Amino acid sequence: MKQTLESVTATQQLAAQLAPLLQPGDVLLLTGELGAGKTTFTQGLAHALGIKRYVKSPTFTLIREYQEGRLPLYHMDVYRLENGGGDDLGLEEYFDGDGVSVVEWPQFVADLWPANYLSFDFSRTGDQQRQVQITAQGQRGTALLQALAEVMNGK
Ligand SMILES: Nc1ncnc2c1ncn2[C@@H]1O[C@H](COP(=O)(O)OP(=O)(O)OP(=O)(O)O)[C@@H](O)[C@H]1O
Repeated sequence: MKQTLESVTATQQLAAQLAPLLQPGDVLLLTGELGAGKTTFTQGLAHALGIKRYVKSPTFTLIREYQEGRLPLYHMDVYRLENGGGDDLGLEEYFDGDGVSVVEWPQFVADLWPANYLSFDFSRTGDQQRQVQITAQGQRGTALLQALAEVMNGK
């Protein structure tokens, strides 16, 4: 599914539409070049989950946990693992945990991807405009995408 995001607000609104559909153990993989909107999307998601703390990309810490919302949010940015090293992070425990995992630069830990996920691939199509291609993997991923599509289409 492809969606045009005309502004920062539109990107955050997409995340806000997804947030109520999320369950413990859901995994979101966010790809796209630097500045494509991955962190902006995650900030929208955190806000919609009821997280008030400021969410910034955990490039140096790799993982940040936010426990104060409707569900725990595990925000991972594995950009620094371009040359490997992801095996020791315990990502599987987060993916199977009680919260929602959001992974930026997941291509650097491709061998650790779970069986079910939603993938958001952002690209810059203008100063304020982004495009996102959303795909699903696994039974839960597919169901989640279906539910998101229904909300986006106003059903
Ligand atoms: N439609 C849009 N959606 C998202 N961000 C937008 C949009 N239009 C403009 N922007 C701007 O683009 C930038 C996106 O930065 P952001 O940190 O979210 O990207 P990123 O993909 O996480 O990059 P990085 O990999 O460097 O962390 C922000 O400065 C934001 O204000």
